[in-house]
Amino acid sequence: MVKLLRFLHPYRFLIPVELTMIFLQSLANLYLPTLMSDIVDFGIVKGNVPYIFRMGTWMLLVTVGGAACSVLGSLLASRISAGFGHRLRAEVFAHVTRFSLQEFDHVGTASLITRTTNDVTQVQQMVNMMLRMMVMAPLSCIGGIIMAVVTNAKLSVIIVIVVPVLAFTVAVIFRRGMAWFRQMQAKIDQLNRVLRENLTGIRVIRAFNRIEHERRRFDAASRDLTETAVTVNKIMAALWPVMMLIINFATIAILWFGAVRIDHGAMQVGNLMAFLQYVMQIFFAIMMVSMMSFMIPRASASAARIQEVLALRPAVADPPQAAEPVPAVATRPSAPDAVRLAAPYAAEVPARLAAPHAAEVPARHGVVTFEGVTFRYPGAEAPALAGITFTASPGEVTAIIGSTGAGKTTLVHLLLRFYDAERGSIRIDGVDVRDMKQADLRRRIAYVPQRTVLFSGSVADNVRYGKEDATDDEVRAALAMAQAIDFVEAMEGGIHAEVAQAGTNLSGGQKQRIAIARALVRNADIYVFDDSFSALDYKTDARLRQAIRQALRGATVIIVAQRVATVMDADQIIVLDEGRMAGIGRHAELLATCPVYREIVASQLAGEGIA
Ligand SMILES: Nc1ncnc2c1ncn2[C@@H]1O[C@H](COP(=O)(O)OP(=O)(O)OP(=O)(O)O)[C@@H](O)[C@H]1O
Repeated sequence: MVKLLRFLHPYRFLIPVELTMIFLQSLANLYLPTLMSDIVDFGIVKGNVPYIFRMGTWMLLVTVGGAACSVLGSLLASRISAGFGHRLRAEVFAHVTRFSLQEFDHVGTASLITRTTNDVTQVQQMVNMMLRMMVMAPLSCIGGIIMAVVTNAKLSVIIVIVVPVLAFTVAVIFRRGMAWFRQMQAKIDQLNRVLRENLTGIRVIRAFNRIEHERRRFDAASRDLTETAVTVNKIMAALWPVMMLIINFATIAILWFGAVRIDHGAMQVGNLMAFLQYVMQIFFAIMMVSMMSFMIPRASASAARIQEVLALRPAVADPPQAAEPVPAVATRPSAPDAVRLAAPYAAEVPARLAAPHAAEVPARHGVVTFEGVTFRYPGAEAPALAGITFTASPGEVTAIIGSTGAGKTTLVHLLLRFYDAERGSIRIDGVDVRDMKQADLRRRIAYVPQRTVLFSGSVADNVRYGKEDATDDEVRAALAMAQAIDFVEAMEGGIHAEVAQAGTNLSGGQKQRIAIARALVRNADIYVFDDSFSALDYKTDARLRQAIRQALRGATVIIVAQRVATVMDADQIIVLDEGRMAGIGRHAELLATCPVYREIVASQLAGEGIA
């Protein structure tokens, strides 16, 4: 919790103003009982009406002043705590964006959402409470004790007995609450996880008639959270009656002994009234502390969860001395083929799309070398990839094929440095990817992920995600290349048609083609398509590959696929089997030499005369 207070730094000048307001308000509260006591003892008892008016007016002024300070203090506390929450949320979010996939796997997306929202709110509320109470509670308590002793020292013995009892009760409940609050945040995580799966998987849930099952799962998570919340509230609920009982006993004792003292002439009525008010202020301060103790366990559990995220260092980090970034490829000459392919949008076809000619490409740009690469997911026993060695050259299409779970996506993720290899090295143009800045590395790669992700906005916005300053014609050219222009132009608004959140108004194949256009619009050295043609029909798949072959001539193209038809014409095919390379070569070679490849071919293309 304390570590997070650094986010209050911008308010270092406002906080003293706020604390001063609360200080003045507390002073007013302490002064009022004395004024009242004087009015009773010197005004009412002695029948001194002018004194009552004079002191009454003064009392009114002190009250109004105290109220004004209270309002201003509360407003400032709200402003400071809201600003604190905003800064903390922004920092957590910014930190999370630097995470490698390893940290995402470790914390979990649902938990990261809870930590950025609910947990931050808990801490923010605690800060607000602290700003208002950290001056008021001790001042009311200590000031109240001093004033009570000054008013009547002997009667103050009651305070000496009652305050430790109250403080002990609060401490006991505080200790018990902490563990339960920690559990409560974990259960909110669980509920969020179930909710998220339900909302994102609604189609599958409906198709498999699992609504009832999911409802039960949600109910179970919700009930679990409710039970914990009830236990927490039971503990906290016990606090109030116990405290009220102690306070009421103390009040009776004060009135009893006070009356006796008045009877003996050792105390005045006004004094007793003031004394009672001071004692109430002391108790009120303790109650405020106990209210904070209600919030502290929860807020510190939340703070610990936030701190855990902030303390996580990304497993993938930029080197202190990064290799010089390779200049962009925009200077490459163009070839007429690609322009023709992108027609009639050729006017502003980007240099990359305008197909550099392999022979004119400056010294082997974009050579990808894997050398003895082994990788294991954290906690996994077997490596997902072992001893992977190959070179993907510019001007060539390198295909990666293998059954599900063979490690194809993992290989691509290592090239993009979403994870770091355990052994071996991955180099681009001879430079280890770990020696490059991540931004420089990724600038050189255009990537189409296996699971299409589109953002809300227009089709053009989504394509421009690949190249911010792409003109409309460049966007159209990329869409044409991705075999997407026909359906995009048919949409209302053409390239400016809106894509709904997560692309729900598009078919799987349409989304995939927009994602391909997003990569094609980029001026990159290396193009990676991770199973990106799976949702396309064979004809579109073939047309698209032909377009890519011509347009990306000179670039290094890596195509991950499950279909043999997609990889058959590649310059080299890498066959993966349970994380190992089972073969490498052209289609015909592999048919002759690689049993795993033959098996894949046989299972897919039997009887179609592929050999
Ligand atoms: N984030 C992860 N954490 C732990 N293990 C993982 C993770 N991602 C993948 N794996 C495991 O690593 C292995 C390789 O997975 P990968 O996704 O690379 O396979 P793939 O060949 O791309 O499969 P597919 O064709 O089905 O997409 C699998 O056994 C998988 O269970």
